[in-house]
Amino acid sequence: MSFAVKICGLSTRETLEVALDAGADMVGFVFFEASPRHVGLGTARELGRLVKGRALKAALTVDADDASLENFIEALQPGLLQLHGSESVARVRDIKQKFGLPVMKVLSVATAADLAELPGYAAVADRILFDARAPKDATRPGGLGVPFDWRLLENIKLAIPFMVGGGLNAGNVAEAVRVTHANGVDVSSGVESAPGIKDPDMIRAFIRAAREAERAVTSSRIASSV
Ligand SMILES: O=C(O)c1ccccc1N[C@@H]1O[C@H](COP(=O)(O)O)[C@@H](O)[C@H]1O
Repeated sequence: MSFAVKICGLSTRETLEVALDAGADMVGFVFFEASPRHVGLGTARELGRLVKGRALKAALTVDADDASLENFIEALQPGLLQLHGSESVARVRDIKQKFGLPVMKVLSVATAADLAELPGYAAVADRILFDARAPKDATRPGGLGVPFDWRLLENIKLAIPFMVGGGLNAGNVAEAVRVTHANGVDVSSGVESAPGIKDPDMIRAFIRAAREAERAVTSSRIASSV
């Protein structure tokens, strides 16, 4: 499984170009009005066109209904739907069938008990993203810049790829990959100077650090197999 670096919450042409030039594999666009990274349909359409096959476009949605999903998909033309709400296993299956797009289900993690639902989701989703569980009074279920205890994923074995997110930045991404053996990493706050304001240098530094982490994990796998 190849390793994917995802920069999420992009909302300007400039920072999208920086992420693409720096080699992001996935770029995420947030369709959630309470988020400082929310993009309207017009912006999503404009930014989506700029990607031109240089990365996979992810539409981040939170418990969206079918009509909203239809609008987001029509505007962005995503290659992946990121379901970041409390969508049930049945709803994930239903969305996949209705819209015919690969789906990444987000599992919010605070304790080992949060992994109980993993087998059900792994059976229907194409990819899993483990993110930190947001506090009960949070205004959004993610994008809060807070990590979880990555050791909870130490022994995870999945037949589908999984990413880790939540509070990642250029300084801690290597450790997150080393501990979890994730097939990818996802960042939003960790490449921002303020909520919703992406920083070009932080985006470049994050992608560089994630690539180094990928190389380190690959070399250690090769070393332990000989
Ligand atoms: O970014 C948001 O505002 C957001 C809103 C609603 C759901 C998820 C959101 N972001 C996602 O959360 C994770 C972790 O973000 P961070 O790096 O801790 O800021 C990431 O996958 C974002 O895509």
